[in-house]
Amino acid sequence: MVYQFSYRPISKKFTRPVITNHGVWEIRESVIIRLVDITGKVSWGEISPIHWFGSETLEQALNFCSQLPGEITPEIIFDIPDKLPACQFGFESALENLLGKHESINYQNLTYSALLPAGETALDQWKTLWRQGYKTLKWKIGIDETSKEIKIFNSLIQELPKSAKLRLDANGGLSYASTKLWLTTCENLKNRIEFIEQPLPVDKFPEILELSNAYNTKIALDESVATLQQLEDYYKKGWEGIFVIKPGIVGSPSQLRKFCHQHQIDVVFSSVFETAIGREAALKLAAELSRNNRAVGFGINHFFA
Ligand SMILES: O=C(O)CCC(=O)C1=CC=C[C@@H](O)[C@@H]1C(=O)O
Ligand SMILES: [Mg+2]
Repeated sequence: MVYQFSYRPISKKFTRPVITNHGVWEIRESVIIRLVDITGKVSWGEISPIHWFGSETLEQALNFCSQLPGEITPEIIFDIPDKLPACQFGFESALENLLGKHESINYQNLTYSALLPAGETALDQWKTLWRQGYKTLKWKIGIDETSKEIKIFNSLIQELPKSAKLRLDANGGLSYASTKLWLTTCENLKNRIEFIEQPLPVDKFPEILELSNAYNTKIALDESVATLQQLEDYYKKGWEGIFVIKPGIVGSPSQLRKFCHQHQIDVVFSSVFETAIGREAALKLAAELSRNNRAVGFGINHFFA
């Protein structure tokens, strides 16, 4: 089989910049690819790298696309190297759509988590999201001083309905001491705090493992397991906590399905702030592979108010 291939870079400004320990992210740049089969059927895919998470850069993705011929085959798609995980996702999703594979997967019953703005603004925003029906909210920490963030957190916990679940995502921005402080702060809040995401940097796994065994609040790895190779590596290292999977940058969907069907791991699916094209492909994977019914981190649309 041969498919007509074309692509174009897009960039979209976030309604509100995404502020994390990695910095301030204002514009989402991606590559939209198009495949057309011999019957004229058209299918779209999205390549949305996050290089500071360990995927390829946008430039590497564009270079890969630019060296492809105008007609490509499934062999070319399945030969995309592991160092281009966002390309693997974009091309394989487009091919699956074209072949009508996994079309029947119903992702209408997923529950969603919404991202609160970082800092004090969270105190103003949570009510709007609660009214929109979100019962799980994620708040970025590790940006300001821990004492300041815990002060805001205590107000947030006071105000939030008891049935709300809160996720705290540090993007690797905490120290060992501040991670312990956060875990101690959350200790008696039972399951109101669903997990603390990537508290320490990727190179601090022994400390993360030690802390995950010392406190009740669960820890989720995100940046540590951004690609399929890292996912497999941490599974082999014995990680029994939560794995955050960002389908848009983890790599090949077929390889991800194989891994998740082989191993009973506790997963949370997470957005890479993709457009509707990548989002649909990612949500289908989330619906197919989510086992613990954890809310998927694809809540609010970050491009429109
Ligand atoms: O997972 C979610 O709830 C929403 C997506 C999200 O938080 C992120 C997407 C992409 C990069 C990061 O800024 C951030 C994360 O660290 O999980
Ligand atoms: Mg994260």
